Amino acid sequence: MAQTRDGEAPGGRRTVPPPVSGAPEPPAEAADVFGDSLDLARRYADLLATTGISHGLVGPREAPRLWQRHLVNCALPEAMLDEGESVIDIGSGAGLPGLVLAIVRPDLRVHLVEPLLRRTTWLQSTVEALGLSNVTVHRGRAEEMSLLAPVATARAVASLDKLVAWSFPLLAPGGRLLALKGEAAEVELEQAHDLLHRMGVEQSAVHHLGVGRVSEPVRVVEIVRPAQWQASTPGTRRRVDRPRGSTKRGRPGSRSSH
Ligand SMILES: C[S@@+](CC[C@H](N)C(=O)[O-])C[C@H]1O[C@@H](n2cnc3c(N)ncnc32)[C@H](O)[C@@H]1O
Repeated sequence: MAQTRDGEAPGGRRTVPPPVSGAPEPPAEAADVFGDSLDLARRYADLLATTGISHGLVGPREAPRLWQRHLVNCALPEAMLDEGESVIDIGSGAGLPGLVLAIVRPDLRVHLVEPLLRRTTWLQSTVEALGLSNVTVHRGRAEEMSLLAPVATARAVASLDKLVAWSFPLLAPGGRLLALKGEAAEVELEQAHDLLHRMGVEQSAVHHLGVGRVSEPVRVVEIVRPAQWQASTPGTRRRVDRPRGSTKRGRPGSRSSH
């Protein structure tokens, strides 16, 4: 039905645009994964389902599966992060996985890297709305960033070879790229074998997280930046955290761990 600019339909009857509804109720697995952070995760899910959709950061078809496919899935890699670690999330989009990791692990310091202004504006307002003091939003491409941290994450951003090229300059020696991938994770890692070999990479693995615990487990490709690796055009990097120190968690040596 046609309506006037202020929403009044011909004939004087006022039409109200349909409300943008919030996120669905979190499934039981979300309570298990988020624990004490569940309320904050719910507020983030509501923002994704409302302004995230209306601002075009999230497709409307994602709303019913926000929890399983996005929030729970992106929270699982927290098990691979040390206490107080800094994380650079490359290509955050609507904050996935970086914002989720910051929610589930308040001890982390998370840097969201995203080139698109519309997205960084939404991310900044979301960080403020959620009162997250452990998140910094950076606008720009990963290749242009002057940051240094022990961990970089990425989901649905680029192929492994690009992610390696973008993340290694941001990683301290021994730092880790954690790329959240789909079912082709093992194949992608295999395809990147020659490049990784040329770059001197000795440690890489695919981790299957959440198997038997959640409905949509995640595969994380872990690639360790070799100590010897040299950027071809070294720049001045701003360290955002200590490199991984002597209190390392054990790192699986196998190519695939569950
Ligand atoms: C398909 S979206 C994925 C967003 C989010 N990681 C997710 O899983 O929903 C890819 C994001 O990567 C960003 N991006 C593309 N190239 C990039 C680069 N060189 N450095 C950092 N971010 C980049 C895009 O702007 C976009 O927000």
